[in-house]
Amino acid sequence: MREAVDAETVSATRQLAADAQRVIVKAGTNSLTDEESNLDDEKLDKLVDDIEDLLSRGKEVLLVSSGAVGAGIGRVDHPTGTVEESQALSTVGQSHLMRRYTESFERYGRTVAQILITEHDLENPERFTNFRNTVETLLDWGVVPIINENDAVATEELQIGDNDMISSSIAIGVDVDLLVTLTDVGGVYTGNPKENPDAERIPVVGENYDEVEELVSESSTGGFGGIQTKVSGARDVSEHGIPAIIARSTEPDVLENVARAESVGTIFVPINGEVDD
Ligand SMILES: Nc1ncnc2c1ncn2[C@@H]1O[C@H](COP(=O)(O)OP(=O)(O)O)[C@@H](O)[C@H]1O
Ligand SMILES: N[C@@H](CCC(=O)OP(=O)(O)O)C(=O)O
Repeated sequence: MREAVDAETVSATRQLAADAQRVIVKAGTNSLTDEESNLDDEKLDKLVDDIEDLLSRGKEVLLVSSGAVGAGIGRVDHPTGTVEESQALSTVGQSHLMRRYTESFERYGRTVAQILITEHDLENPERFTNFRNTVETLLDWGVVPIINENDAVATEELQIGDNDMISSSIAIGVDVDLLVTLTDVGGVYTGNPKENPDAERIPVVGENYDEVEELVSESSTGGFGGIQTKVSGARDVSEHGIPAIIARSTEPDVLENVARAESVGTIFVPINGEVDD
């Protein structure tokens, strides 16, 4: 694989990520549920602890959280056979998920807000402006916006895994400084690390993007969208001059390590010379 970028650019990008004032953290289903697909309180509290680390540094955080369907499976004894069933499960799980986020952030005296959106809302300029105004007001108030797709009225995401794409569209539209996508593997690998023990982590994506894209396109999609939608979302963001990181949610102090400019997961270098040394 060709060299991603020179070492100086990598360390400048890590510093850019560390200095980010407004951050989107996207957490996938696997980072919030256990093996039986129930909401995992320990994982959720750990995610909130990590986000609190960023908030206590004075940063603004928007959380894009999946897990509504997963949390629903644990509440209703019903399978996810059809899209309609997944939609219904998501409506049960979403309120449970928000209850747990509310309790978990309360440990730090933080208030949270729920925003459910669809791809159509993001594509429609008037609706997107309304969305952005709401987010800006919440951030001004010090409230943590927690965003998920409104699965009851939109099914695209349940079929293709679009919380990855939704978080990248929001990152670009509300001028965030960093996108961190948390999942259950330590970044982007040369193959599916759950199936191939020889798969190696790709620490930096830059000039090597086409090769990385080709490698992940051969990987199985796993959950909703798998690694492909994360790589594609991170690429879109980096094309807007914003660094993006894909990392393992269970890594100890994962967001603190990002804020300390350490090497975490896979970092996507911003394109168009936006990195200043
Ligand atoms: N090349 C790869 N690098 C990293 N992960 C991969 C790769 N190929 C497939 N995967 C799979 O993608 C999964 C992450 O996608 P997904 O299941 O949708 O997670 P999430 O619930 O966090 O959105 C990992 O668990 C991993 O097994
Ligand atoms: N909106 C769905 C999540 C769909 C999705 O994008 O899931 P994931 O790939 O685990 O981030 C839910 O909350 O269950």
